[in-house]
Amino acid sequence: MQLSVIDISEPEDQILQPLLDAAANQGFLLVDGHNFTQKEVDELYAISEEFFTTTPHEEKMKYTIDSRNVGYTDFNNENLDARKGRDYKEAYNFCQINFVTGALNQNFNRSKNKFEPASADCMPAYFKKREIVVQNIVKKLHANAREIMRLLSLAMGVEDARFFVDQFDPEKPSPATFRLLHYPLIRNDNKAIQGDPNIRAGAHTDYGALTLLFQRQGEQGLQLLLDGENWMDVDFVATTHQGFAPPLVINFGDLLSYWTNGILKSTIHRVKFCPGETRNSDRYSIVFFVDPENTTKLLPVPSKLVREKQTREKEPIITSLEHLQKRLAETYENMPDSTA
Ligand SMILES: O=C(O)CCC(=O)C(=O)O
Ligand SMILES: [Fe+2]
Repeated sequence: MQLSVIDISEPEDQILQPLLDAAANQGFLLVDGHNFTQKEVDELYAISEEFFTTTPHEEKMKYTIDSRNVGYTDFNNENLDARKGRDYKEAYNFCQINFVTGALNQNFNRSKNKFEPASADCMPAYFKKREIVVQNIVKKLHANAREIMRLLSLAMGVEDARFFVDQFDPEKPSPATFRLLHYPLIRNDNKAIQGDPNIRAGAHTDYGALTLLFQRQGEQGLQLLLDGENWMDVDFVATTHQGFAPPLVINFGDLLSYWTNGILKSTIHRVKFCPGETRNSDRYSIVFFVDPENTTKLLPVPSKLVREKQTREKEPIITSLEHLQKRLAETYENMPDSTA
């Protein structure tokens, strides 16, 4: 299926309604008119590929994912769909990010809700050497996400024009995570894989507010479950802006759906590909999960549209961070607690 393409460089009055329609009906859309060049996205994919394929396993394991959501996830450690078994993929997360300075993998002082300087050894040496590239990408991703949230607030008629812009403050601690993923090509007879070997990321909804995913031709595999029954392939779509990267795939997570009383849809999706049939090489994907700052109280968004959908009355009011941690705890095994 082809998702709706919203060009955010076009005049607002032309894009707000199509944006809201896609967000409310599909929960997935493509955003063109962003400011990522093809060159910088190519460089990023090259970095990801080189990291996963040349870093010794032992070195990766020194940076195993911790309770800050920073670090390396080994094959079979993540379990997005409990009914299916472990997902055969590896990943590296950058988290605890200041989106103004670009500082990555900082230490997080939970009791003060404050970032403290990252340790010298906060990421594999491979990334340390390429830190500026990653910093520039995450700063831009956050700025694009914030712009999409601003447009969504206009589209939903949010009464306070700064509502989302303020909650997605680029300098305040948030669970926002930049993730590189590697799904190696495997054969059906590989014993390391549990469950259906072609399903590489089990059926799930995302946890946070908004997810931005780079598209690259030939990296198909993302599928959506819109009607609860039939899986639809997300087709690649090229940009209309010469020299720029393809449109970003955007989808909405559980937190934003909860926050908007379900107006914005958090759609079930998965990654499936069949070696020899749909592809003949490893698959790489690059994802940015964005959330409002940690202390944001998830009271319903102030909009008539959202109020009319009011479904929850007595539920406890939880924060952005509490919402994410609840979902992460359900997904990971073997996550050591390494923060103070
Ligand atoms: O790899 C992809 O295309 C999507 C991955 C995904 O859905 C996720 O990590 O939440
Ligand atoms: Fe996802």
